[in-house]
Amino acid sequence: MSKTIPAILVLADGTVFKGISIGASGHTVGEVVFNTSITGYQEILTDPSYTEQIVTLTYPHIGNYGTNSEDVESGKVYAAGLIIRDLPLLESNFRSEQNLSDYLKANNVVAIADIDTRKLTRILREKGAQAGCIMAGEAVDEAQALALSHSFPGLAGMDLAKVVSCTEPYAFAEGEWQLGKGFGKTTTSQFHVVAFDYGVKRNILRMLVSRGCKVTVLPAQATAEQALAYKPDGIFLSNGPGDPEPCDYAISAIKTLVDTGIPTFGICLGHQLLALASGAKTLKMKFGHHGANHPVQDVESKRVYITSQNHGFAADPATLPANVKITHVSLFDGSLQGIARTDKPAFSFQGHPEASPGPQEMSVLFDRFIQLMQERKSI
Ligand SMILES: NC(=O)CC[C@H](N)C(=O)O
Repeated sequence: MSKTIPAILVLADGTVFKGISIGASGHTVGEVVFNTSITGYQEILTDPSYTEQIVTLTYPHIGNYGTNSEDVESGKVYAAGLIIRDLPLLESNFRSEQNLSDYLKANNVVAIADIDTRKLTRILREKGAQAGCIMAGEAVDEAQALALSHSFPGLAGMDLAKVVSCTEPYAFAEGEWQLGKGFGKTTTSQFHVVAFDYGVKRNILRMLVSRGCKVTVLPAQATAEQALAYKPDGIFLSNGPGDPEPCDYAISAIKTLVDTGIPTFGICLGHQLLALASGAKTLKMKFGHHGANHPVQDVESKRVYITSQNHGFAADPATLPANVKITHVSLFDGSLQGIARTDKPAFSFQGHPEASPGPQEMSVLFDRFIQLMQERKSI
């Protein structure tokens, strides 16, 4: 067996965890959050919404099924680092192309294993998400790692959507992945959807394509006029990293677009931006929601859905104007999970109906978006 390389995780509150390096050598700093998903580590690492965040996975065995080139949600790893309990000695899956440790090294991700992730998660739950530093290599230095974690400014006020967004418009034409078939091909498109890329996950775009949408992706800072030039049937507002509040460019474009009456659907950051554009406010949560097993209730039907979640900010229900109704709430903490405008065909969801990873039962929201476009077309 090859020699183990030491690594430490030092939280801003001074807690030190000693473990081993399973990724690149060096150090990384970010907001430490915990995710309770059992599978989907590759989708999590490549989700742009995790920019500037170090993810700890509460499930103890991570890496069991290796990594491959298909299960990615973007073109690279965005998470600032990875913390796990135990990396299995051997990965095993017919789709695996590379083990997790080699994948992390190849993608220059600093990562630590063999630490007590239950203790870490209890600290994050009690004190809230906080900054941390992983240092990996022969010369780990606790004092330096603590100073580095103190240098992290925090996510509040950070406008990251425009940093991770694409720079040029592009067409996305790949459908959902199916076992034995791979990614679906575009057949005929009934609707043209313009999707704002604030850090979009690919499976969202795939689910739109699979439902008969021609998808044009626009940079986060594209204006309403640029979007309208495509004569879209629908506007999609993507997920993305950072604080929604400073994204004034997006908020003003969304205001104009929603007013046109074109059906609009937002997910996660896109949901928070729709809330802001409608006059509500957002807040930073204590430790957020990150996982694939969160119960959310549809307030009208009372039906409970098990959902995928990844957010640290939320729209504040106390600030919703009269033309915004609450459609979904979290059954973990009562926080706001979905809204709909009562005066326009615009709605949004705080969790991840595209799953990836996670349960797929919230995919009904994509069908609702299609239905809104269908209704407007047939007027
Ligand atoms: N997944 C997302 O879109 C996250 C939205 C936002 N960055 C938050 O943390 O709440």
